Amino acid sequence: MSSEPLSISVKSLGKKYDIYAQPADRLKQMVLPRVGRLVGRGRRAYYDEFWALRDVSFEVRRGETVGIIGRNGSGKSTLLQMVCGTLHPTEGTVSVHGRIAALLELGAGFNAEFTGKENVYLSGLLYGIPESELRKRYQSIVEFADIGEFINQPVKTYSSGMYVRLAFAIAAHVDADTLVIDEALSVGDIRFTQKCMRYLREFQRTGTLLFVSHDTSAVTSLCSRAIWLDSGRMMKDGSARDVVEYYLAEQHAADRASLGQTVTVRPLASVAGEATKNSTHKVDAMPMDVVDPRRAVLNGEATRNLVEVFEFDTAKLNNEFGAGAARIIDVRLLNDVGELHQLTAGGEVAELVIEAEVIEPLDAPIFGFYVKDRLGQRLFGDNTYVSYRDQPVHAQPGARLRAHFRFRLPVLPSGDYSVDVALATGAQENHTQQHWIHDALTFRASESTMRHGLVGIPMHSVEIEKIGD
Ligand SMILES: Nc1ncnc2c1ncn2[C@@H]1O[C@H](COP(=O)(O)OP(=O)(O)OP(=O)(O)O)[C@@H](O)[C@H]1O
Repeated sequence: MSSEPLSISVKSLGKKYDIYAQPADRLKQMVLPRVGRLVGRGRRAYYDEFWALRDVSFEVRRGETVGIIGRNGSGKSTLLQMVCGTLHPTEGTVSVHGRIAALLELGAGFNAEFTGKENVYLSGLLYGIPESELRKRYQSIVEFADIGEFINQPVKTYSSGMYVRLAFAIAAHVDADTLVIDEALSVGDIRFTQKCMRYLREFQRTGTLLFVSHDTSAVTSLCSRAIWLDSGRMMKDGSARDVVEYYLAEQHAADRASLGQTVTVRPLASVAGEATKNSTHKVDAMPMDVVDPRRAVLNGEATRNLVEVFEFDTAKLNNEFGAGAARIIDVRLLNDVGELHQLTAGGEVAELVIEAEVIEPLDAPIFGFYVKDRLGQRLFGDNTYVSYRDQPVHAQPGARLRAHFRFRLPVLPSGDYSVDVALATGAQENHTQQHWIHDALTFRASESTMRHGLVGIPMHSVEIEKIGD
């Protein structure tokens, strides 16, 4: 058990709703029992009781990130609302230590008639930040939200994306001890989501995070612990990986059961463990360049993966840093004949080109990149260090340097991706970043045949061997 102080304590929490079959029953319920009491008759209820959440207890310690998972209607939002104090429990207690900031469903928290600016001040004051302090932070909030002139428009004119931008920007500036986030990250575009993920990963070092998502990979990537709710009950509380695996195994079994098939629920981890134990298969050394023999089929009309590549655009860059001895001025993804990749299927050869201009004399530059998923999880990346360690490049101001990385693209599951690029100097273990650009390029993969895992790798061969019969 962690020795950190408690952030959230939930004890035997429950929320009951009275469900009326028709509006008239609500009126009857209000009036008739009183009449009944007056004439000395027993009570009759005109509603059904429905427990959206019942008997839920857990504790969260400072610095923990806890994911809440469960299918639609399982009680996740009800739980979060009670933790945030916007919904009153029917039974049980919630205690929260320190300041809590929440990004719950769209529309909550803002006054629709007020401008973005007015809402910044209103929300800030509600969070207990003095007006003088809000004035100091206002510019930084506006820069984080990055919604341009809309900051001076009433929020009722906002798109859902703008709404989340402003709500997140405020939550990130109120010195919260605990942040509660309900699916908000699914709304923004990739660059904004990446900005939020960078903020959240930093926040996690000291703050407590409660995070609701249907995206189980987001939960395993971000959370150390998860709680699974089903029909308002707590099914499991444990390590995020274990809980997500049980949840997915159960969902899979439920889906199969609805098709009339019986399945034993077993988390994937135990199955994978057994497979490794029993495996005696020897993998031969692979040739360097693997072309998936199924490529023609995978790239056929109906099954083709579509990956749209968005161009490097300096106007869209939202986060860069570095000592400044060189500046990255262009980033391109080319296909195997050197043309700009606008649409890829994955599995083909690509070339990432990073071009920089030298501003001060440069010794031993190292170019590098990372490809990240929507959650900022690094899928793969590389740099030029090892190739140039023994023959470092030197360049004078005014020169241009261009790095080329040729590789076979993996097949990407549907979703948004981005590429960080960087130019550093020094050695791998001790270097200075001269220019780092977050999300220099973005991709969108759609209609992917890849359903599981972070990336699909081109298969050298795929076979079923039949032994005896
Ligand atoms: N005001 C209400 N009156 C009656 N029932 C309600 C009310 N609010 C929520 N419920 C019910 O409570 C249950 C839990 O709802 P909740 O919104 O907490 O689920 P959820 O897990 O957040 O779902 P989702 O993933 O779809 O957002 C649902 O069956 C919902 O219909």
